[in-house]
Amino acid sequence: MKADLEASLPSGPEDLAIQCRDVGRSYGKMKVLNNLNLTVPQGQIYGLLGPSGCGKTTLLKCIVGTLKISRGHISVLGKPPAFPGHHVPGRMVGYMPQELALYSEFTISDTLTFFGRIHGLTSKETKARTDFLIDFLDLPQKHSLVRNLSGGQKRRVSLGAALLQNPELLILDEPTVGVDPVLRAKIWQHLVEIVKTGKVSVIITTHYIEEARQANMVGLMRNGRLLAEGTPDAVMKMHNAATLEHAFLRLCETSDQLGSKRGDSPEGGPLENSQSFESRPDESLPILAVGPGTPEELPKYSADWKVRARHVMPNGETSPP
Ligand SMILES: Nc1ncnc2c1ncn2[C@@H]1O[C@H](COP(=O)(O)OP(=O)(O)OP(=O)(O)O)[C@@H](O)[C@H]1O
Repeated sequence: MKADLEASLPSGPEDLAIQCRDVGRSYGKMKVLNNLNLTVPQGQIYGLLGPSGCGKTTLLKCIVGTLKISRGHISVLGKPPAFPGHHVPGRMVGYMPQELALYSEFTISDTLTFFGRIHGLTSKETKARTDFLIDFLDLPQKHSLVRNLSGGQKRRVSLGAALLQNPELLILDEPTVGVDPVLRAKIWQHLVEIVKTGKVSVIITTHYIEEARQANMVGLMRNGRLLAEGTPDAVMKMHNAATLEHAFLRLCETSDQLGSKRGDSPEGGPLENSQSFESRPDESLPILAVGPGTPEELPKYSADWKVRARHVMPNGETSPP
C-alpha cells in the first residue's frame, strides 16, 4: 500500500499546485491553523474534509491570499499567494467563497460579464462561457437579478463566476451545498473532466464525505491541522474501512484511544482549548502520504474528535466502533 501511495504522490515541487508547510494562523489569541501541512498535486482534485469549525475556510482564504498566515509557508502554483504579478488571487485562480460575494443589483449576465472583464476575457469568450455555465449549472435566464434568486441559485452563480475563466486552480468552498443530487453529480463529473487535462487542479471542501471518493486525494482536518492525507482508497485501506466515512470514524477512534491512553478526558475540551494545544513538530505531519506516518506513529491528539466528526456525517449517522 505504501507503494500505491508513493505512486500517487508528486515527484517534485513543480508538480504541486499547492504546498502548505507548518502553516499557522490565529484570530486574536485563538489558533485556528496549527502546524498544518498539505500537498495538492498538479492536475488533481483534492477533497478537504473536516468538522465544522476545524479551519477549512480559513485555510482556503490563506491559500487564495485574502488572509495572511501567521507562520509557515504556502506556495500556490509555484509562488506564495499575493506575490506581485502572480495573479493569485487573480485570473490563475477561480475562488468560490463560502459566504456569497455577489452584487444583488446585477443580473446573472452582468455578474459573469463583470468577472470576465476582471480576468481579461473578450466579450465573445465571456458570452460563450456564460451560455455554457447557465445551462450547465441549471440557472434561470441570464437577465434574472441576483437579488431575486434563491440561496441555491446564488451559490451556483458564485460557482459559475469561479469556473468562468477556466483557471489553472479552482478553490471551492462547499460548492455543492444546497445543490440537488443530480446537479451535484454533474458538478463532480465536470471537475473530474477538467483535471484530466493535467492543467487544472482543484481543492474543494464538502460536508458530504462520500462525494469526496471522486477526488484524487483527500485530506482530513481537525483542530487546524491535517490528520490524514492520501488517495481515498489508501485512506480506506489503511483504516480497513469500506467507506471514507468509516475510515474517518476509525481514525477518530484511534485518535481518541491514543488521547485517553495519554490521560485526556474522554470528550476532550472545547475546540478552542484543543486548538491552543501545543504540538511537537512531528505531530504536524498527516498520517498518510507525504510524511512517514503509519498507524503506529499516530500523533497524539486531544479527544474531542469523535464528537466533532459526527458533525460531518450525512444524516447524522455514526458507525459502531
Ligand atoms: N474572522 C474571524 N474572526 C474570529 N474567528 C474566526 C473568524 N473566522 C473564523 N473564525 C473562527 O475560526 C474557526 C475556524 O473557522 P472556519 O470558518 O475556518 O472553519 P470551517 O472548518 O471552514 O467550518 P465550516 O465547515 O463550518 O465552514 C472557528 O472557530 C471560527 O469561529
